Amino acid sequence: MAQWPAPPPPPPTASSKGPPARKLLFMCTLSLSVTYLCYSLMSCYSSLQFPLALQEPPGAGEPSGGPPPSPPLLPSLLPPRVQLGPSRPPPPPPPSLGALANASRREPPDSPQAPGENWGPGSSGGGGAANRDAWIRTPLAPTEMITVQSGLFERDPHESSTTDEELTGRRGSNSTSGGGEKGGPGSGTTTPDYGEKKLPQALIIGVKKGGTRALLEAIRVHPDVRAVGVEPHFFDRNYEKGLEWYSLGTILPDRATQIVC
Ligand SMILES: Nc1ncnc2c1ncn2[C@@H]1O[C@H](COP(=O)(O)OS(=O)(=O)O)[C@@H](OP(=O)(O)O)[C@H]1O
Repeated sequence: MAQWPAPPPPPPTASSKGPPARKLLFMCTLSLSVTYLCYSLMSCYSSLQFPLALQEPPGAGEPSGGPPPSPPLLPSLLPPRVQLGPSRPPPPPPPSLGALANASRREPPDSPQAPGENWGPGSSGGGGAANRDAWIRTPLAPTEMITVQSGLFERDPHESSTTDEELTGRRGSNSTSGGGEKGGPGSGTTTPDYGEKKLPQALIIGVKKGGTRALLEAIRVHPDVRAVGVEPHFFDRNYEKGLEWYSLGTILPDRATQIVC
């Protein structure tokens, strides 16, 4: 009796059993993907939870006897944390306009000052920042006029009383000598403590970079001269504001008649 030969085994399909190399490659790829996913999740978790963990007391929120907290995973690779809330220190104040101006310009020379002379740029009783601010120079017109006033002028109440007393004494001496600034009728408003507000008596006129500042500083050395520290630019920019503004020194009330324009 003839027997049929046994049928050949069916060819292996790719879905049921693949080559060992492909299977190994698939497993490696899958394990790497899972590892990368775990690292990513742990990194995100550490970066989000670590700031909160700093605010909690040690051991708070964890059951006693639990596993110790694990250190942050790869701290050097974590993105920098952004600290939020009021505990963040305030940013440093922006540099003042005077500081910026002085950074781009050379410092003005320290003009010699008479005792009690607090009107010039190097004055204000040791206020270095105020002195530097007084030297702020704005872009000038082709022509520049500097006004220097002699005599007694309006003073800022913030300034020292010692200098005010000296000014008062100086005003008295000027009045005694006949050259006082207070006796001029209609020359300006008089304040009991700070002298008069009046228009300048002298102008320094010169082109830009013509040395007008140096001349002003040289004249300022005289004890009876009061000169402005910041140029108000009255004739070229603020003329429409009128003489009242010019004489009262809208820009610098403490230098009411120290006019540089
Ligand atoms: N005596 C004397 N001799 C020669 N040069 C002098 C003198 N006095 C002031 N200077 C120079 O003048 C320049 C400043 O001029 P100003 O004060 O008019 O400057 S500004 O226009 O008011 O900004 C400034 O020049 P720069 O330094 O090139 O800006 C001063 O160095």
